[in-house]
Parts: sequence; C-alpha cells; structure tokens
Amino acid sequence: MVMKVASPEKVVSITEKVWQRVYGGINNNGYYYHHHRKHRRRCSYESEDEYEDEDGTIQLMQMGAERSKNVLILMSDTGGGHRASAEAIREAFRIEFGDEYRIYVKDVWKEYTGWPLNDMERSYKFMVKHVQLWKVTFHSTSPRWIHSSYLAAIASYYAKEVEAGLMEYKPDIIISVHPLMQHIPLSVLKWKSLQKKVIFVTVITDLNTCHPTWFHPRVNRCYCPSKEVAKRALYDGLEESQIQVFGLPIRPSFARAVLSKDDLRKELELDPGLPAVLLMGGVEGMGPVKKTAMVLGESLYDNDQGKPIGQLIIICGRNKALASTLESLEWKIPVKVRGFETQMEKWMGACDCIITKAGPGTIAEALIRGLPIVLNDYIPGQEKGNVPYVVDNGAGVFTRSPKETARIVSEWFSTKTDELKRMSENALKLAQPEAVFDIVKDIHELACQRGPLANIPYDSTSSLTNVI
Ligand SMILES: CCCCCCCC/C=C\CCCCCCCC(=O)OC[C@H](CO[C@@H]1O[C@H](CO)[C@H](O)[C@H](O)[C@H]1O)OC(=O)CCCCCCC/C=C\CCCCCCCC
Ligand SMILES: O=c1ccn([C@@H]2O[C@H](COP(=O)(O)OP(=O)(O)O)[C@@H](O)[C@H]2O)c(=O)[nH]1
Repeated sequence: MVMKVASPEKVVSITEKVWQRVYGGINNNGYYYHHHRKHRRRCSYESEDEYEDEDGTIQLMQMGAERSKNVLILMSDTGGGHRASAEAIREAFRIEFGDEYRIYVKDVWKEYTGWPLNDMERSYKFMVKHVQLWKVTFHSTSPRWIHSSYLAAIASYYAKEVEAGLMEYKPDIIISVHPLMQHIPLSVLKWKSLQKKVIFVTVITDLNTCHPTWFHPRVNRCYCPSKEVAKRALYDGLEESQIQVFGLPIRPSFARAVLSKDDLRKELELDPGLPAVLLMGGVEGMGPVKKTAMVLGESLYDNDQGKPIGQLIIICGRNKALASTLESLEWKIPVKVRGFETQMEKWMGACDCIITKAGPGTIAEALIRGLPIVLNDYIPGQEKGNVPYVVDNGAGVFTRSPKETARIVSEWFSTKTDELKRMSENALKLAQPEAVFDIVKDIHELACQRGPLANIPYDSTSSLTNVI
C-alpha cells in the first residue's frame, strides 16, 4: 500500500503524519485511531519504508500491510442465528478496523458442493419439523467417532469443491459460526499444508447444550458464549489456551445504539402508553405463535373496564403463511403483525417483554435490551440448555402452555410489574453486548501474532486430487 503525505514542517514522525491524515490521530504509545474507530490497535510487525518524490511529497510504503486481510466467515441459514452472528462479526470488524480486513460471509457448501451439504437449510427445516427425527440425529451423532467419520467421508468426497470455495476468497483468516463447518475446511487446509498459515477460529452460537461438532482440536481459537460451553469444550479435549469466553456475538446495532422507547414507539407506529409484548419464534416463526397470539388477544383486554391493558407485536420472520393468517384475524387489542424484520433492535427496544422459542440469538438480543423472556418452546439438543440459562439466572420463565404464557404477561402488565422490573434487571446483568467486539479484537491479536501476511500460496494450479 502506498500513501502520500505532505513534507512535515515540524519534526514529527512520518508514521504520525500519515496516521493523522488517514486515521485522525496517534497517541504517545504509538497507537493510532481511525476516525470511526474507538479501539486502539497496532500490529507490531508493521514496518515502513519512506522516500520523497519530485514534488516533495513523501511516499510511505508499509511493508507487510500491502493489502487488507481476507476474512471468510462460514455460515449457513439453518435458522437465523448463524447469519445474525456472522453479520455481527463483519460489522464489528468494520467498526474496529475499517478497511484493514475484507470480510466475506458465505455458505461455501451451498455455493460449491452438492447434496447433502448444499441442501442443509431444507434438510434442517424438515428435521426440526419432525422433532423426534432431529432429536435422534442430534444425539446419535454426538460421539466424536460417529460425526468425525461422516464428516471425513464428506470432506474427501467434496474436497475439490471445498478447496475451490476457499480459494475463491483467499482467506488469511477463516471464522466458522456453524457446527458443521469445522471438520471439512480444516481437513482441506491440512491437505493443502495451509494449516500453519491460515488462522481458523470457531465462534459458537449456542449458549449451553451445543453439539460436539463445534469442538475441533485443531482450531486456533474456540470462542465460547458461556462458561457452560467452555466446560464442554475442555471436556471434549480442547486446550485452555484455545478457549475464550466473551459471550454470543450480537449485531453492534444492539450494543451501541442509544434508543429511547418513546421515540421507537413513535417511529414504529405503536401505542405510546400501553405496555408492549413482542411475540416471535426465530427466523422461521416456529413454536406456538398463533395459539399464543390468540390467547393474548383476549387476556390483554380488560373486560370490566372495556379497554386493553397491553399491545402485541408479532414478528413472523420468514413464515409468510403465519403472517397472513394472523393478519386476517380480528383483535380487541392493538396488534402489529410483521414479516421478516431487519431492525430487530428497534422492535425489541420498543417492547417491555418477549415471548419466544429458546433461540440463542433472540435470547442474547433480548438480554441486551433488558427484556424479561417467556420461553415457550425449544428445539431438542442445542436449544434445550438455553432454558435453564434464562430461568436459573432469573431473566425469564419457561412454559409451553399458551394460556399460562398469556396469564404471566397479563400479570406482568398489571399486578406484577415489580417482577417484570426485577427480571429486566437480571436480563441486563446477563447481557454481553461487548462480546462481538472482544471477539474481533482477539482475532486481530491472533493475526498480529501471526506476523506479516503469510503469502499464502492460493495458486489455482495445485489440486487436492493429488493428495487424497
Ligand atoms: C446435510 C449435511 C450435513 C452434514 C452431512 C452429514 C454429516 C454427518 C455428521 C453429522 C450429522 C450431524 C447432524 C447433527 C449435528 C448438528 C449440530 C447442530 O447443532 O446443528 C444445529 C444446526 C442448526 O443451527 C441451530 O439452529 C437453531 C435454530 O433453528 C438454533 O439457532 C441453534 O442455536 C443453532 O445451532 O443444524 C444444522 O445445521 C444441521 C443441518 C443438518 C441437516 C442434516 C441432514 C441430514 C442428512 C444426513 C445426515 C446423516 C446423519 C445420520 C444420522 C444418523 C441417525 C441414526
Ligand atoms: O424477522 C426476523 C426474525 C428474526 N431475526 C433474527 O434471527 C435470529 C434468530 O436466531 P435464533 O438463534 O434466535 O433462532 P433461529 O432462527 O436460529 O432458530 C435473531 O438474531 C433474530 O433477531 C431477524 O433478524 N428478523
């Protein structure tokens, strides 16, 4: 990278001049600040060569920082949580490090491979609809020898395709935010002798009872969202030095935006005075959403006084059928039915509590917004442990019964407002809004320790077919 700066009039280091111009400041310790970055950073390996050209302009050549580093985030739309976390990491990299990193969020399986890898979304949706099938698959594939053999077989079968997918993005760093995206890319990196050059980290997006496919002993780091998950990682053979516990990565718009409930209600055209409950079921609108909405529609109406005691917002995500059914119903209380929303932080910020299945993304977001949670369902296996995570920490309750859910919310809005307040405080205590920033800073540290760009031989000629 070559940058131009005017000749200095007083004696200041060339580095300082450049950083002042490009990034807006440098402190006494030599750390520089980007105009939109709060975090200080410096990779000690960076060195500069300088020279003056004819018009007196000094050219600065930064050795070892000629280009942005490529970061490939591997995810899949099996549920909405993996994409949300991937986007959170991308945004945090941008805020902290500007254009120092070029981020790609990709489902490489979908783009490059064949069945069953390229069809995980549909298969997963089918399996969680037939919940016993999912339960059996989840638990029967938990032993390492079982999932490792499956995944090794698939890795050999799709090695060339996965290699092509990785080559396309020439990653210096690979971040997996999906339980099925450790083994195959790590095998490919091993076969290509790239393991020591490419940094590979896993960011786990399950809060407690996660599947052991998340834990791969050859990762550089495994970011666990909770101590419970870290314990499982240790038990599964990861070293302490590989594990970091920062929290689940949530989009920075949740952590950093200053949101006033009154303004949000105005913007979202909600009733300014009535307490509001948000009802949802992950990105697929799963769980007993319709039944719960209908019972709430009755219980949040005070028949004696002839007026509502609360309002209801239902976010159906990608479940269009659910949205259109709910839109066609008549309600006694103010109800807003929405499809897929891109600004969840606003809807959560406008509400007083939430009813949801035990999706880890939604839970972590609700905690940041201080919303007491009624968990009304969970997917067996990976979501089961999210229930005690919320309930035992006093941030919410669990019930599968729509009637019970409606009773709890009506009480929170009338006779038990103190309980609502206490749970909201507990939720805020459990929240980890800075987790995503801690994760990207730690990855940056790893990249700095790795030294100048590794000159990774991403040549298009070598092929894995030679090694398998
Ligand atoms: C389809 C190809 C997948 C790989 C091919 C098979 C390899 C076999 C090895 C293991 C199979 C593993 C399946 C179970 C592991 C799942 C681990 C896990 O936790 O998955 C969760 C994710 C979804 O993410 C979650 O979403 C939730 C919300 O909905 C929530 O947000 C949660 O926090 C998230 O973590 O699940 C997946 O992505 C799995 C997709 C799997 C599709 C399975 C297709 C089945 C085809 C072949 C599998 C063969 C398995 C044989 C089982 C033998 C049973 C006797
Ligand atoms: O309309 C919607 C519905 C959901 N989500 C997000 O999708 C994620 C859902 O993840 P979770 O782990 O809760 O459940 P999943 O969808 O994976 O089952 C969360 O970040 C939600 O904020 C969203 O952005 N828009």
